[in-house]
Amino acid sequence: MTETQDAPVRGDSATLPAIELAGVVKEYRSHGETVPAVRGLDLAIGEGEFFSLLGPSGCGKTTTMRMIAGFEEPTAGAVFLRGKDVTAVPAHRRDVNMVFQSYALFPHMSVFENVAFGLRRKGVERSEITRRVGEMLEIVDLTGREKRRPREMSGGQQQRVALARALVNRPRALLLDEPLGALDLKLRQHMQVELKRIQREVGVTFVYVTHDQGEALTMSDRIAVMNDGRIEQLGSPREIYERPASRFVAGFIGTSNLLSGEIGEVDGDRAVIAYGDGERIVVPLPEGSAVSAGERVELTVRPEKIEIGVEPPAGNGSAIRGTVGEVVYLGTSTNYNVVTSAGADVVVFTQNATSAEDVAVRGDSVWLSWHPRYSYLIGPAS
Ligand SMILES: Nc1ncnc2c1ncn2[C@@H]1O[C@H](COP(=O)(O)OP(=O)(O)OP(=O)(O)O)[C@@H](O)[C@H]1O
Repeated sequence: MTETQDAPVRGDSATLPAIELAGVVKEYRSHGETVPAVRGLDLAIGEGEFFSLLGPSGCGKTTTMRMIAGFEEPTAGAVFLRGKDVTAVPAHRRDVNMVFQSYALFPHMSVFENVAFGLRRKGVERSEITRRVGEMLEIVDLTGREKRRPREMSGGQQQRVALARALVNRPRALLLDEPLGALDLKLRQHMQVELKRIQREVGVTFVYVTHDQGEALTMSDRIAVMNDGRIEQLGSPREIYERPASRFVAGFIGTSNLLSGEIGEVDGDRAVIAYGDGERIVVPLPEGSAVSAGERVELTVRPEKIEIGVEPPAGNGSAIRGTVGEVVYLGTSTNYNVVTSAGADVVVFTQNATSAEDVAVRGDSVWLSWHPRYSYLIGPAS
């Protein structure tokens, strides 16, 4: 695929994002009705970034990807590749390649021929084709399999052929739509690590669509969490996991505990929530937050941040009481399900690093405690 030369460029191309969406809206027409798929996206993806669009089925990930590729035209807004407005440029003239879950390899061609296909079509010289295909097969760890047919290879190997076939054209960006969806769990986890390595080696911008939060956390530099055609949160895996910005993100990424209570007192950059019967939860207040005493709020805390014990904890962090329900021993960790004094279900993960003994058993009264920095206010209680 060739880069468009005729589109206007905005700004200095060295500092421009690889991909930019500005006010992008997509509505489909189906049986006389309008289906809103993307409701106004503003997004900039950096050069060489591994960027994931993550969200549940139907949230608009594939539509967004297809608009970047040029397979769908936005209803409103613009798509830029390296500062060039490509909104009206057809897919084959955009400098991006796409890899699908179904691989779409040519079954009658060898691995070598599959990878060489695009270069041959472009009329690249034979010795150059041999060199570039060889180099690519080495990167995807398939040297020596040149003569095989796709059906003689495993799913993971076929996916790597598809990757090599897309990357050999040296696209500016590679768009991957659930590329590991057809693989079993173990192979998928192996391929996640492989994909990240390959991306680092070739330095190409990857845009990755997935509904699997573990996959997005493992590979991405940044993740856009999408819900109902909008971006709910955009940030590094750590930011999104540690500081979910909404109830949706907290629930979608990993396991998270939702608690609610009434603000008792606001003390500078933190608030103390009165909980249950004289217990407390301390929450840091985000800058500019305007909560006041008496307001009911909702907050989240991750299971691995909570300590569980039978004695009241020392210190002045969050400390609430509960009763232990199910205790699940998982080898490296134990999960405790606890019902708090205010009736909320809380999950606690403890690492079994030093002790083989469970801290508490079903029916025990326990204290749950955590440092103030691990509570995140996510809005008014519903
Ligand atoms: N060609 C189409 N015609 C009408 N509606 C469509 C079309 N393609 C997608 N949609 C609708 O647009 C919305 C977004 O679809 P999209 O495929 O982008 O979601 P997704 O997040 O990629 O989902 P999945 O993970 O299931 O692939 C959905 O409501 C879907 O039903």
